[in-house]
Amino acid sequence: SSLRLSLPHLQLMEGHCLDGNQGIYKVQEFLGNGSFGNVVKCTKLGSQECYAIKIMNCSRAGQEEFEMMKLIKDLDPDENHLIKMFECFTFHSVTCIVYELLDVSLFDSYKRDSSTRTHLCLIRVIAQQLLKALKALKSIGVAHCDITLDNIMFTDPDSVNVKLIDFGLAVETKKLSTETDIQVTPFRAPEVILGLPLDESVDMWALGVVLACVYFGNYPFPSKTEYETIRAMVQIFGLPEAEVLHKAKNKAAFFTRDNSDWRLCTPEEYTETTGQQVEIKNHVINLDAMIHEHRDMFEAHDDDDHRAFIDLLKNMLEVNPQNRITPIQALEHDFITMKHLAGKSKAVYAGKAEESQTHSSINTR
Ligand SMILES: Nc1ncnc2c1ncn2[C@@H]1O[C@H](COP(=O)(O)OP(=O)(O)OP(=O)(O)O)[C@@H](O)[C@H]1O
Repeated sequence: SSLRLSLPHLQLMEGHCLDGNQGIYKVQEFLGNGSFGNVVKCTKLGSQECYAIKIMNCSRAGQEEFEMMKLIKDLDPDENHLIKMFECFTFHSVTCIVYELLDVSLFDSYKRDSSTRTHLCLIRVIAQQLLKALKALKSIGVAHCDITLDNIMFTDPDSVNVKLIDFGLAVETKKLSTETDIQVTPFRAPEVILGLPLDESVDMWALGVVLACVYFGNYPFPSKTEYETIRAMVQIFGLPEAEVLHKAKNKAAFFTRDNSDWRLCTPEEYTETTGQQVEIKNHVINLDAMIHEHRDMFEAHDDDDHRAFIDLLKNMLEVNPQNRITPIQALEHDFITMKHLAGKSKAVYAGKAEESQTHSSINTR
């Protein structure tokens, strides 16, 4: 797509050059934009190499993203499925961050055909890669805080290799407090909505929502209002434990007590407390029933594999963050290790699962 970027200090068009510290970058095309910046594809003069340069709207946000990238720079970006940064420079007072060029986001890849369900063998590969990313971030005490379908990108069109991008909202876990306003709906964890202490397990919740999306072809929780989200969570997983409700600073908006028993507020009660109107759409998924849709959709199907996936998903979407599965535990889960696919009767399916580690062809019937 053609490019014409107008920032206060910088007018940019295709063919213009950006002077970096490690080379001069020639602008080729516009790749995308977000709330913090515009991303352009560039080639480095004198080489064939292509890069994605994020041109920040605001230098403070640019510095914060750069500082965070420096914090994670010792983590191997390829092993850990994190975007690779090459350099950061200021050009005409605008902060530019040079990243590796990636292909499409999970969001754009699913937008093409929203009815698409993804085969479990592909979901496994994506899940394993992103769990490695979460494990690496947790090991250095960093929470991404903005895991969405947009912020996960495939590295190239021919293989299943994803990377986590956009560390603009990432924080050191120790700096997260109950009041920190993080994550976007519909990826926001219940502890953020309910006002509970926060840590990096917010990312595990968001990853659970991402995997649920690619499995169902839709968001698992409605999110027009936070009430709808909490209501769906209660319908799927039951009322949060008393211990969770006890600590939740924002519980009064969502829950009330009849005698000594907690219950979900009615939509009318929620509107009365918050002033927000609620529209109940009743779009609540039944995790266990999804197995039938997948069974009809793909030739290669294994019920045990589905049960393993749903079990992992329920552990990732555990409402109480203290009981939520950790990245290390999730990487040891049967769905990832494929322990449940051992044995002769599973050999054909297990073979397809192995194949999908390198090819993306299993998505088609
Ligand atoms: N490395 C990359 N390679 C190719 N395209 C990219 C790359 N990084 C980002 N993009 C594209 O640019 C878009 C915006 O990037 P990014 O999410 O980093 O910006 P942002 O301003 O922080 O966005 P947000 O509003 O989601 O916080 C992405 O959705 C993607 O389409």
